Amino acid sequence: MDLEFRNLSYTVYNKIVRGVGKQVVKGVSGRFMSGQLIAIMGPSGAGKSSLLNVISGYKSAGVSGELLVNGQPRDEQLFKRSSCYITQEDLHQPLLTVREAMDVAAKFKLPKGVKRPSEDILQQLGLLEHQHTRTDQLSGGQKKRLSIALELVNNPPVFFLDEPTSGLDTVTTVQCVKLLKQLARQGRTVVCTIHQPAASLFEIFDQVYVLADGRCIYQGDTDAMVPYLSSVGLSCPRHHNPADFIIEVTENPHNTKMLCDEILNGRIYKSTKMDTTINEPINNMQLKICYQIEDESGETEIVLSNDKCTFKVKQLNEISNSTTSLDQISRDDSSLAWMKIQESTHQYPTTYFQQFSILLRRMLLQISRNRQALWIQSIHHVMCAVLIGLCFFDTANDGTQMFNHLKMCVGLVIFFSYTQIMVPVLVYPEEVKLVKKEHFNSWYSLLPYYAALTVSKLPVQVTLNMIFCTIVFFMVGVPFSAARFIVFCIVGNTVSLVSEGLGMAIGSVFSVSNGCAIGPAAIAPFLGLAIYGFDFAHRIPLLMNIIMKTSFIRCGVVAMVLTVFGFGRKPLECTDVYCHFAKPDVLKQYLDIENSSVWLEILIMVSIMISVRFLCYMGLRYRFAT
Ligand SMILES: Nc1ncnc2c1ncn2[C@@H]1O[C@H](COP(=O)(O)OP(=O)(O)OP(=O)(O)O)[C@@H](O)[C@H]1O
Repeated sequence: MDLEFRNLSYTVYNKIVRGVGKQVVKGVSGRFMSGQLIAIMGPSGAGKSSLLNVISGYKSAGVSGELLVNGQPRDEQLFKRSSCYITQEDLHQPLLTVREAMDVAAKFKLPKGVKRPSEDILQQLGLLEHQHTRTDQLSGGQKKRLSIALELVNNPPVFFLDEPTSGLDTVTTVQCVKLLKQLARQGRTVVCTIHQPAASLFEIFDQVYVLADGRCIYQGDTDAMVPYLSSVGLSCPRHHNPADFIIEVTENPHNTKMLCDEILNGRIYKSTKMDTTINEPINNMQLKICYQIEDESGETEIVLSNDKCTFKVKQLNEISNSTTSLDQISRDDSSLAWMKIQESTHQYPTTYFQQFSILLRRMLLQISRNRQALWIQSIHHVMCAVLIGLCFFDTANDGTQMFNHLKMCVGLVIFFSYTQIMVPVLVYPEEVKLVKKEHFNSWYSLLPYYAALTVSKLPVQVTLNMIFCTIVFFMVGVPFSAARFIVFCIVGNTVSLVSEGLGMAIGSVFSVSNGCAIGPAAIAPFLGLAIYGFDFAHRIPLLMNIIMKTSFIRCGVVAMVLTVFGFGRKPLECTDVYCHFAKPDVLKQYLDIENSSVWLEILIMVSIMISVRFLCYMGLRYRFAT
């Protein structure tokens, strides 16, 4: 697939100061041909990653200009399925082996019945001997190869890689780039950003696209760069790394402007030799040859432009009849192989239900393997339950201790809230990055992911909450009745699920560092309202009263009090002369909740849980769509 972009701009907007935008890619044009390994280079902050994100479709908000595939305006959905984006960070599902990760990728990406190529790909990328190693135990280079292997499963014709060599040593870097070249030679279009490669590495690339300050200052064959720079008066010293040289010349803004003007901000392509790929581009991109010059060394420079000349290029099928080269054969085969897969599929190769089931199995497997987390959670729940139990040990029937029972109910709800809100706030931002990668690369839709995420957490969460509730219930000595015990557990679990949803919503929107602060910050108002509300409910304005009554913490506390002191609870024993609150109804009246229903409070909490989870899902959708 040949990619082209015209007058492409990308503006990022400041989320804090509204309306303030910064143009990071400034009206650039260019084209990336199939069968080529292309490097996007430039000084730090030039806009390389931004350009890659925009061309790949990874970012779409704030983008203007034309994006074409094989000369036609591209269908974003189709293009997304025919390309893959490999992020700089090698994000892999933890606690799976290489082979398991490959098999999961194959299940998502290939329709049922298609032979899974996992073993062949692992063999090809030198990972077969590590197939039983866990992904988090792989070396940097192996992780990068695994990232590529996972996307190779459905053989997409376009690969985008953001800084694939970052963090790798020199030898591994060369191996990685050679591997990318091999993929390109099989007919794919491989585009990657790279930060000042060594001279030996630079030579491996077929084409370079150099950016400075968001503008294109060179586009063309790698070999053509030095002669071209000489022709405009910027001679690269002998034995100097050309990649370093072009970045050094951008230090002078005059050079940047001159080079950008010369190359028409990417509308011109510089080439050294005349071959079929350049002379007769195998697409209908309407690239035109402006002029050809033969220099002293006998090399021919061909300058192509999109808007200066009128040369009409041939279509792929026309040329493939007349000219046949090894490159073209492999290119055709690759495209055909991909087309076969795509033709048999709709938006995703698997149904939503299949995606849900694959995701659920993967998540359950990961949860079951995460023994450390399971132990920590279990010990945490048991310890907290025993502590609360000890604080209020066997006092549930003491009429003089009524306010302590109330504190216990508040304490239980706070325990469930804080325990469940903090984990997703801290863990989810990392998970979101991985999900974004997989979702962007068309592995699965967000809906089945979200459904599987919700369901997969339930068994462990509910079991631990039940253990917690049982310990507290019996240590405190709440009179046992089946109904009271069951509703006690239901209230605990509901508060826990609302809090988890809130934590996920916060964690999916904010980064980890913000999340640390935002978690407690988000819950504090609820706590404030809950505690404030009991004493002054009748004095506060109506709106405040409504907000307070829909605080899930307050709902949880009210539901807990109604459960503990409801369900036909008899008056408490009084060891003092007079116990004002010995009758549970007196406490309920005092708290202004004598007319409340435990089921209504649970219903409000369930509604809050559904709303929060829906908001989280919509937030993720919005975030991934832009
Ligand atoms: N979301 C954003 N908000 C504000 N500025 C941004 C945003 N994204 C990118 N930028 C700015 O755009 C410019 C280009 O960023 P980009 O990451 O594309 O550069 P780069 O060439 O890839 O840099 P490096 O090689 O250092 O990774 C930088 O000045 C960066 O600060």
